[in-house]
Amino acid sequence: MVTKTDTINSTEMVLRTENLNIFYGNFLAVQNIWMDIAKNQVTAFIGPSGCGKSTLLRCYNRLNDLIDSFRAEGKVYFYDKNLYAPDIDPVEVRRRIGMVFQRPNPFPKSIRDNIAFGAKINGYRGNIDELVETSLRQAALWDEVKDKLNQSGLSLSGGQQQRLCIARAVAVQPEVILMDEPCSALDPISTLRVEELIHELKEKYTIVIVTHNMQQAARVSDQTAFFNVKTSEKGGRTGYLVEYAPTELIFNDPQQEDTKAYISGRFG
Ligand SMILES: Nc1ncnc2c1ncn2[C@@H]1O[C@H](COP(=O)(O)OP(=O)(O)OP(=O)(O)O)[C@@H](O)[C@H]1O
Repeated sequence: MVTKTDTINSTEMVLRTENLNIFYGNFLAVQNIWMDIAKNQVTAFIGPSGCGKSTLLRCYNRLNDLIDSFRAEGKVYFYDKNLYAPDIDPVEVRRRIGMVFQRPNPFPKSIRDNIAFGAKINGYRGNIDELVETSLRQAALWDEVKDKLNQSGLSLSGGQQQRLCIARAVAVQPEVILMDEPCSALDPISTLRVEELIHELKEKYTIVIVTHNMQQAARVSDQTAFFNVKTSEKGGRTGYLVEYAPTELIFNDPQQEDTKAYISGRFG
């Protein structure tokens, strides 16, 4: 039997939060998160709407900094670096910890330039054609687009656009890829392609995925974190971590009543 301790402790940790509280203005959106994310694994965040899955995800690459009212208390470590320390450059953080969003959002540029653009901005000095090919191959898209690299990225289907966004993310050679409901705008076949891709990508990258689809979490992830939301003293709805364990345990032998209720569809 797999135990939480065996699986999580035997692996190197890439991201770690310590007593993380996340605010929007005075509103405490997410409370007291202590959590380690393991290298070369897929970690899924599940839980009802508003429990703070996306808010927490965006803390890992400082994307919340772009929201004026955002404030974090506590620590977020990337290996041994505190990501919110004053000497940390958020642009470099976002290069090393990339992101794929819910809706595919290619640049209104050619397929080739979608890959080349970010790499050039990040100072890539190698052969761009090779980078374009390697990145598209890693995103399982090369065979479908190799003859039309100069066409607009927006001319692709939704599923292809999402894989182009994944290719764009891997082109800057990140270590972690954050995915915020990456399949929610895709049809079932495109969803399956992206899920297969996630499996392949974890050989090279650490992946954290927010998903509303529990079957998807069960299919793609190694670890699952279940979050819930409670009404705080001030009346706001605050998210918190209920249970975090290997996916197999969360779905087959959850320890918390709320997790049992959620995965059996009794709420959320
Ligand atoms: N930019 C923002 N400004 C103020 N409050 C926000 C902002 N973004 C999110 N919130 C609030 O923070 C809480 C957590 O939201 P978040 O989107 O992280 O939850 P979620 O679990 O990802 O939800 P969903 O599953 O519906 O996407 C919610 O109460 C939400 O209204």
